[in-house]
Amino acid sequence: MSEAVSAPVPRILVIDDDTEVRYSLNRVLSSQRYEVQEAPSGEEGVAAVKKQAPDVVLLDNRMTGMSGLETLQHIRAANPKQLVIFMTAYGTAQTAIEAMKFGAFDYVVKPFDPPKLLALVESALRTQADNKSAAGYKPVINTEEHKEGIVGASPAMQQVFKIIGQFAASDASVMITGESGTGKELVARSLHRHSHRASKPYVAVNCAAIPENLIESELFGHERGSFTGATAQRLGKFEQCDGGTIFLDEIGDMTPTTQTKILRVLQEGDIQRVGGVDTIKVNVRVVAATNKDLEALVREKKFREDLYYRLNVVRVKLPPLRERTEDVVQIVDFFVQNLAKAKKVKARKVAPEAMALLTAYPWPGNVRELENVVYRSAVAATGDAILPKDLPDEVRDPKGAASVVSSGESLESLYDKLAKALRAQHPGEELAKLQEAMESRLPESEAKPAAKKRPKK
Ligand SMILES: Nc1ncnc2c1ncn2[C@@H]1O[C@H](COP(=O)(O)OP(=O)(O)OP(=O)(O)O)[C@@H](O)[C@H]1O
Repeated sequence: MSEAVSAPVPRILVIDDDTEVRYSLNRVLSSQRYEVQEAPSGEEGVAAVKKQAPDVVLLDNRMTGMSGLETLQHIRAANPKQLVIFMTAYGTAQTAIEAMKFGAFDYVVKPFDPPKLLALVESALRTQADNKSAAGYKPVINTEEHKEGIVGASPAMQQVFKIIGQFAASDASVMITGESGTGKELVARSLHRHSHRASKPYVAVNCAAIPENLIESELFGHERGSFTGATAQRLGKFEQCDGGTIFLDEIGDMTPTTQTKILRVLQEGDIQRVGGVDTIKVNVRVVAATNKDLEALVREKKFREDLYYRLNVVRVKLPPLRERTEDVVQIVDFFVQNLAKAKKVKARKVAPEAMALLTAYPWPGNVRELENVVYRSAVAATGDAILPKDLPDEVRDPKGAASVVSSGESLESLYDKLAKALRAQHPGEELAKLQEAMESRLPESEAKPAAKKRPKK
């Protein structure tokens, strides 16, 4: 059998009981490179879909006999991948929501603007082509082999797996470093799961999330009456996870007093409850994590050097995702398969163009951001594949907003640059005028809070 050499002419089926609408749509569409078929009722439309398998269907909502929404359901039942553009003269939210819920590709409100309608048909055809290119998608991950939940083929991640394997069995303290969302907590859990402590508790504490006056009591517990509100004795996290592993996240945010107490647990293996006099023996392995430059904090005397060395016995470095882009394909596949398995989404494939965009994006929020984007895109996907159109704007247009943060530049440093540039360009201008000009470029809803609140130091 010989293959067709020229691209086939796309076939559009128009289902509408109004002869005039069919006629005008036929004219608009035929003026392009489309072959147009017509059906004057929902029933005939469904039969035409089954028989002729058109590329795109334009379907009217209000028809005598079978309604547009009913027809849509029959069409999607006959061919779940059929692309249908829903047409309605009554653009109520209800109809739009129902049409999208029943799997319409999009909807247009009559009377049509021909260029807009043609753009929509083109976008449906592009989607169809993207769906076809996704047909050859082969999963790269066997989720059964990744029960651990940590995925990555990059040399950096292989090194991480090696360290977990080497040191999980020991009681050595571990320091995990990496930007937010790189998987530090995942590594901590894995260390615990592979240790002899696995049957004992694993307790995670986010030191930055607990107010300064409560952190000590949270970690070491307190005696009744030791401070206002301490109405009963309370065991702290260290006592709660005796025999197990404690994960101290954001360790760089700890107060000096807490640092001293942690050092004591590590050196002596005992704690004292707040307001207590007894020393209590605890057997806890400490795994700490930070996204701060702890060495710099030590130099600035904000973090105890002795504690730093105690914690830093084993070091696990998780590089930002933008420095291990070869992991993106595996991680995306892992998330997509898990979502599909949990029956949370229909999508189980990723079109090559979408994967290319996902790989090119710098992921300032690292794997956590990637996970959220995959979930959101898989939910947005109308077929069985995530297509470029399902991705958020910043991923589709990496030259847009995302590139500003791709260098990992902080908001504070961006403000600095902006302020300097504004001053240099407008030396005599009043400050209030410069502020006003800046605020007017922010969306309405953000302008006011931004004017009041300055970035945190
Ligand atoms: N290599 C990976 N493979 C699969 N999932 C990952 C990987 N790394 C991170 N994740 C997922 O990304 C999310 C963020 O990971 P995690 O909470 O461990 O990051 P973190 O570095 O501790 O973040 P933070 O510093 O903000 O606390 C989690 O849902 C985690 O399951």
